[in-house]
Amino acid sequence: MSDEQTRLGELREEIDSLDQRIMELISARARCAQEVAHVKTDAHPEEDVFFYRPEREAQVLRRIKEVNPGPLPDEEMARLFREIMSACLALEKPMHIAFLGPVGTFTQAAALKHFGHSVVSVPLPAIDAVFREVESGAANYGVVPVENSTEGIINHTLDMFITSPLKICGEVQLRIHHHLLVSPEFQGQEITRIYSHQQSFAQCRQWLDAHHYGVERVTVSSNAEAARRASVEPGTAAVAGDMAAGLYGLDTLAGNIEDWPDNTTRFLIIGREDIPASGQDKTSILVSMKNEPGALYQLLEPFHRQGVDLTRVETRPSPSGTWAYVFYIDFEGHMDDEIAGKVLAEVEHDAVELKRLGSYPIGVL
Ligand SMILES: C=C(O[C@@H]1C=C(C(=O)O)C=C[C@H]1O)C(=O)O
Repeated sequence: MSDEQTRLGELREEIDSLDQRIMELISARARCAQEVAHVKTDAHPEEDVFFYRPEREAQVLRRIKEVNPGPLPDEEMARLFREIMSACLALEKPMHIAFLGPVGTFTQAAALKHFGHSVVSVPLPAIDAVFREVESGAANYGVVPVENSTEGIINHTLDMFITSPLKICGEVQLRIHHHLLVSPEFQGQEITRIYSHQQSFAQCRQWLDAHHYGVERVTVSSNAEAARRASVEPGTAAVAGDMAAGLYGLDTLAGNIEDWPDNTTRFLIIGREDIPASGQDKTSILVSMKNEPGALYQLLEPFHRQGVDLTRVETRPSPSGTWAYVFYIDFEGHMDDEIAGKVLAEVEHDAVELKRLGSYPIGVL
């Protein structure tokens, strides 16, 4: 045997024995999580106890990133632990997560990034259908897109909160990479039509103008639908992401064609309960003010005075006409924090209406 082969043999033996230990440790961890579930059930025998604790999971993932010794990057290590927690939790009962479908969309990728792969993910055809599924209790949580760094806010999601009783329980950001995809069957044929979702076309406009100027662009309901059509129609291509490409077996003609390299979409996790503080949280509120000069100033002044960081302020026209403006505000901190509590009390005093949409851990992954 050569020196190389001897050394490789030794290393593989070491890997096998490490894998054995990792497996034993993961199993011990899973038993611990099961025990947590039993403790909770024993303490509240009359209730339908819910085991998922988003604030605790955020703390676990943050800690993993802090103490990770390398060489794996922090993100990668956290992703592995995300899956371990997901599998441990599913031992009790896999959660049902509704998302804006169909299967293969970026929203599904966001749902799996946030909850891990051991959940049942349920595709629904529209944002309001995702809200209804969670409101009715058919799904534990829902995942909907709320803003894209290139294209801005998704108004339909924000407007749902005006009437929905649901809470925001979390957020997740996803780097969005688009590719020009074709079926391997039709590779080499001239492309006469490109399918995509309107948002994705907007995020790749300059690239498409530069490389496929004049080719017909047909807007469809999702990237996954675009990929499906490109998989069956000769002479067509789709602009979509990895999940849709994998789902329909498409080849990448050109990768990462988004105009802005840091193209990111933020998604919200919607649910029915309030989330306790995790230590690094964000709060979302919806406020309506009287239509009078200085209303926005009056609304924002307490945040400034108390030194609370605003992360987003959006203005929407009132749907009912009775509210002159509706402001969506995100700020850092949990609504149970003393300072946030003070600010909210002041805002409530001046506002026509204040709706607390939720406090939730700042996205970790
Ligand atoms: C184990 C618990 O329950 C669940 C499982 C967790 C885990 O595997 O680390 C973390 C939070 C909960 O979603 C807990 O409450 O600590």
